[in-house]
This record gives sequence, structure tokens and C-alpha cells, in this order.
Amino acid sequence: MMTMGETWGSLGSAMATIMFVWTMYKNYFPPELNGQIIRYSQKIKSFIYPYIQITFPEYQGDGFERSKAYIAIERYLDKNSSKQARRLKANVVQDFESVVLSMEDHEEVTDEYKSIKLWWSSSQDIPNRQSISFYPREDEKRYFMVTFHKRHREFITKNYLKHVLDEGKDIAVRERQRKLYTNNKSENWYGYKRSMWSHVVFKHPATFGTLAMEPKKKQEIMDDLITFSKAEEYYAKVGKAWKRGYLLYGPPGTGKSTMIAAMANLLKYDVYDLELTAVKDNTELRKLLIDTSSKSIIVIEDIDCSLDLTGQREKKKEQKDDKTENKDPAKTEMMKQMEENKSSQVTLSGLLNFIDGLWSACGEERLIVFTTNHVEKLDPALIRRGRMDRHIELSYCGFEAFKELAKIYLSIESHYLFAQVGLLLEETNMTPADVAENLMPKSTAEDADFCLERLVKALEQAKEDARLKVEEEAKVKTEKEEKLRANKEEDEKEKGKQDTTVDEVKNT
Ligand SMILES: Nc1ncnc2c1ncn2[C@@H]1O[C@H](COP(=O)(O)OP(=O)(O)OP(=O)(O)O)[C@@H](O)[C@H]1O
Ligand SMILES: [Mg+2]
Repeated sequence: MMTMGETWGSLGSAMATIMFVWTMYKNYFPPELNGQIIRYSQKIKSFIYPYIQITFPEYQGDGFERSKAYIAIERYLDKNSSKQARRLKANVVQDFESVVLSMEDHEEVTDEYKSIKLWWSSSQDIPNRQSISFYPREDEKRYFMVTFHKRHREFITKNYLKHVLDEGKDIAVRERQRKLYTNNKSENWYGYKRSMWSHVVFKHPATFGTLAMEPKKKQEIMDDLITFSKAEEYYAKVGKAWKRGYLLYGPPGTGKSTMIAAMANLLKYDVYDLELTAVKDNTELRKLLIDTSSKSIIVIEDIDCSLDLTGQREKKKEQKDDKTENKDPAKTEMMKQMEENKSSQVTLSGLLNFIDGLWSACGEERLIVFTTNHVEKLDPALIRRGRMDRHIELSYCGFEAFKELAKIYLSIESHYLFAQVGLLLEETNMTPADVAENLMPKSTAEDADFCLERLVKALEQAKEDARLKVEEEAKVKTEKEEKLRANKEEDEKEKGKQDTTVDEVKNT
């Protein structure tokens, strides 16, 4: 029996022999024969080795960008790698949000898809040269390799690889850092640092969990959003662009903007906050739209303030212009110029094209959300079904919404003051923003009792203010009516006097 020392000794000499033969082969074997040998050895190998291998290099072609397939595979294998591989490489993605774990070179992990087993490995080609290169891709030729039995060739190439790439892309999108974009003025669209949209990291804490509204309505909206986000095939089947329009309307402070943030957080979408007054015309609007990415929400806040959206208002403006024109043409011209500079020339038809024209089908999986405080001011063409698929009214705080706010802000589900708050909420209008403000403790001394009492006082005050306002309005109305009646009587008296004078003149 060989001792340990003898085993190592014979292993060492065997290695030395192999190295020697390999060096002789490299130095003296004619390179022309090299190719032939490799080809024949591959044939023999494929005869006795029934597996197929596909490689996915990190850099492809001339580009210096990492191959999209490689990145997707890295993400896809992240889960398997972290479970199976012993040596792992941690990559913190740009935004420091997530860590991608990938296997080190020469590690291997297995994957199973529809009962087919596959082996993934990571490796790199070491370049055969001495010089230093500036380009990482020239030095590091990393690749992933998948190995599978040749009887699954068709299934793997057709289905499995698509599954890997789709899944990897999905993981990357899910884990990316989301952004909030705002449109730049078109003067910044050209030149060195050209960009149509500026962005910041989108981190808003609002979720549907923290949004107070009637639970049934909230659930409906969430279901609608989730169904939309999974309906790629359905939209393709019915021949519709994969997008959906929401109109959120209601008084200020009822949670319209908060709901948009909750939508973005639910679906993990980016947000494009489109400021229409900074858009010069319809062409610019279209360019901005093309530059948005999929999985995003395009928001136009206060749509009634951004644009002259009704034919009526256009007419009114014209009439006003006519009147002033007669008085002072120079002044009118100046006013016109100022008006043009101030407001955007985006028209209603431009906006409608933006929503459902051919261009809107570029890029997919997008929500378009409009908000307004005055839904009655909007042109019916803008909000008809199909354009704005769902109209959501966000209204004053009701009892159900109050209970949710109490749960969020005070962590209580019942209290003896709840009944009183419920009654007061029915009698007066208070926005969720105001209710939330009253419920929020401002110091550690303020407990649930204190905050609820404060809310009750605020509601009673609001009720009193509303009563006084109604009285005041009624008073103003009666005064106005009395004044009108007095004027009318005066006129009639005056007319009566004139008539008698005319009669007297006739008789004389
Ligand atoms: N339904 C709600 N649930 C929870 N918090 C709310 C709700 N509505 C309003 N708030 C609170 O009130 C604040 C103002 O709400 P938000 O900005 O969403 O109102 P808005 O409807 O967009 O108002 P505006 O019409 O003026 O833009 C938010 O910061 C949020 O904390
Ligand atoms: Mg808002």
C-alpha cells in the first residue's frame, strides 16, 4: 500500500509529464493541424457525450455594454446561485438598492424546468496576450454556459431560454430603483447634456395600506390594477394597446396624488409627471411620450388648469379679445403675446392623440392618470370611456375612511369617540388630509384620546363654520334680491312718471 507521501510524489511526476507533453505539443505541433485535431476530437466527444452546451458571453459584438441576455441570466440564476454555489460574487447594482449574487468562475449550479435538469456554469476566457487594455471587455471574456441532454434540444431552445430571459428581465425590473421623471423645457432637449426628462429616485411611502378609503372600493381599484399589469396576452388578443387610463377627481386634499404614489408602489412602476404648461405644442408632446419607458405611470395633474380644454372657453376668450381689440389694438397685441408665452399650445385633439392615437401604442404597460378638482369643467371627449377607462372619485372623509386613518395614525380600531366622529362626519365635509392632520400626535404626550378629542373639536368647528357660511350666503342672496326688487320698483315709478308727463303734454 502506498503512503501519502508516495501518492503525492507520483501525482507530481504525472503532472510534470503532462505539462511537458503539453509544452512540446504547443511549441512543435504545426498550427494548421491544430484545427483538424480540435474538429475530430469534438466529433468523438459528441458521439460519446450526449450533452449540448450553449454559451452566453457577457459582451457581444462591438458594443461596450453588457449583453442583455447575460444580465438577465445573472438575475435568473441569482436564486439558484445563492443556494447552491460555494463561491459567490456580489454585485451591488448601480442604485445600491439590491445585491446580485452570481457564482464565481468554474462554479456550477443546477436548474430544473418542467422536470428537465440543466446545469449552468460560469467561466471566462483568459486572453493570450501581455498588453494592458483599457476596455474591460477585451480582458474579461466571461460567459455563462448551460448544459443539457440533446434529447431536450428543441424544448430548451424554444421554451426554456425564453423563460429564463423573461424571468430574468422581470426580476431586474422588479428590483430596480424606481424613478420619478419630470419633463424638461424643450430648450434643454438638445446639446451636450440633452434629455427630455429629468429624474430623481422615486421613494414615496404611500401604499394602498396607508390610503384611507372605503375598503371595498379600494380593493376594486387594486384588483383592476393587478389585472391590468398581468394582461399582456389579453390586450394582444383583443388588439388593444396595453395601457389604461384613470381619472382621479375630487376636492383638494382627498388623496389623488397619494393614490398615484400608491399605484406606482403597488405595480412597481416609474412615474412620469408631465407638466403640460412646459410643453410647447403637440409635436413636443408626442416626442415626450415616445421617450417614456414601459412599466410606468404618466401623470397629468390638475388637467383643468393645464389646458384650455373646452370649446366654450375658447369661444369666451375670443369674445373677450374682440371687445378689447376695438379699444386698444396695441395693448391687445401685447396681451396676446404674453398669453402665448405663458400657456402651452397643446390642444385638446393633441392630447387625445397622446392618449389613444397611434403613437400611444409605442412602448407598453403604461397607465395614464389625470387628476382634477373640477371634473365638470373637462371636455366630455377627454373623459369618455375607452380614453379614461376608470373614473375614481376621491371625496370627503367618510366613517369607513376615518376608521382606516385611526388605525394607521393611532393604531386603534375602536374608541368611545368613534360614534360621535361618525355623526359629525355625516354632517360636515372634511378632507382625509385634515382628518389625518388632527389624528397625528404632535408630541409624545398626545395620546389617542387627545387626538380624537381634537378631531371632534375640529369637526364641530367645521360644522359651525359651514352653518355660518350658509347663513351668510343666504343673507347676501336676500340683500341682492331686495336690491333688485327696489331697483325694479324705482324703474317702474320713473316710467310711470314719464308716461303721465307725456299724457299731460299731449292734452295741452
Ligand atoms: N385618502 C387618504 N388617505 C390617507 N392620507 C390621505 C388621504 N387623502 C389625503 N391624505 C393625506 O393628505 C395629504 C394631501 O393629500 P394629496 O396630496 O394626495 O391630496 P390631493 O387630492 O392630491 O390634493 P390636490 O387636489 O390639492 O392636489 C397627503 O400627504 C396625505 O398624507
Ligand atoms: Mg395632488
